Amino acid sequence: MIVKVLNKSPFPLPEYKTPYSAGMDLKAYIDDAIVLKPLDRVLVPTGLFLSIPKGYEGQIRGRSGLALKHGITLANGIGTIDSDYRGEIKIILINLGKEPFTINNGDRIAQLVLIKHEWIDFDLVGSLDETDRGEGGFGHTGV
Ligand SMILES: O=c1ccn([C@H]2C[C@H](O)[C@@H](COP(=O)(O)OP(=O)(O)OP(=O)(O)O)O2)c(=O)[nH]1
Ligand SMILES: [Mg+2]
Repeated sequence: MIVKVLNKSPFPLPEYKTPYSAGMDLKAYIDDAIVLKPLDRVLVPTGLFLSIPKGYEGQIRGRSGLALKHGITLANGIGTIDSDYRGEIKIILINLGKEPFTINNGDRIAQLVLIKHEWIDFDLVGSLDETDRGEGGFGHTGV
């Protein structure tokens, strides 16, 4: 699938690092290094602007190495890039670690995955079909 991209950063376009990688790493495009203190969050620009085909969304996901080693993750869980969004892709990082973490220009701070999605119409009803599970959830089958 082809995705149109504007690249206002000096970095090459993101790429898949292995033949079957689902995500492309995204780099911070910042003038000055950012020191992110524990529990602080920051909006980090990438210099990238996308035009995602209709029926797809971009997902911004964290990088497991940063999360495991430094507690650096996304404050919004998974970022949603709507296909009609034409602004800059930005990444909302939060430091859940115990030490300040420095983000330098060009650091790979998150990854982008393209996902197909549906649009739904609601059918407003008075009751739902029955299932064995019913309303059971949140651990009702045990731990
Ligand atoms: O991690 C993110 C999440 C969102 N966005 C951009 C693309 C997305 O299409 C737009 C809006 O995101 P979202 O719908 O998650 O935010 P909102 O708070 O609902 O803002 P809006 O009212 O603009 O939809 O912001 C990013 O660049 N990075
Ligand atoms: Mg929104």
